[in-house]
Amino acid sequence: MIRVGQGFDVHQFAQDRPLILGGVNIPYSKGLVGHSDADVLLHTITDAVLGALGKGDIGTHFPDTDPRYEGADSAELLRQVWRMAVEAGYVLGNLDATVIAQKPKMAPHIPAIRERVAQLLQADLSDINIKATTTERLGFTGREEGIASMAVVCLVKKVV
Ligand SMILES: Nc1ccn([C@@H]2O[C@H](COP(=O)(O)O)[C@@H](O)[C@H]2O)c(=O)n1
Ligand SMILES: C[C@@]1(CO)OP(=O)(O)OP(=O)(O)OC[C@H]1O
Repeated sequence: MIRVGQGFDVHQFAQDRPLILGGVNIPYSKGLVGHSDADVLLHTITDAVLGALGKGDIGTHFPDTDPRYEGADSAELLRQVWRMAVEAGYVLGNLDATVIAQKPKMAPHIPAIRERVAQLLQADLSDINIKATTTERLGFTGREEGIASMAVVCLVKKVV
């Protein structure tokens, strides 16, 4: 059996915040604001997995009104959601995600992000694709006000 899910998220830039994308610290002059560590890429992947499972979204499971998730490591949130997928009998088919950012240049960081995401999803590197695009200076990402991200996940379960 195959199930697919998609995720989309946006976080705003602010000074004096670390930039964490896909569980990797990216050296940059500003970072993203959120209740958690604001890892917009891991949030989209988490939402995509939840979507494939038919289990709502990240805010339902980890509300931003709950102090337990203040400053949360988004990798830990994804790990918890991935455990739900494994317990339901799924493995990752493949993941395809896009980071939408005018800056920073993502290309040098993609290999480390792929490794980290593959580790979190207990998946082969070849099943993880991470892309980046600018919006040609258009819109809020083009004005460098924030970063958006989207992801599609395919989960596979052997039916016996
Ligand atoms: N933050 C980004 C954005 C883009 N890239 C890479 O550059 C390529 C061209 O981007 P366009 O938005 O001009 O199409 C894109 O395909 C990425 O490889 C990047 O590394 N970081
Ligand atoms: C991750 C959570 C919880 O700390 O907070 P944020 O970092 O604000 O992220 P968002 O994608 O807005 O919503 C999910 C949240 O409930």
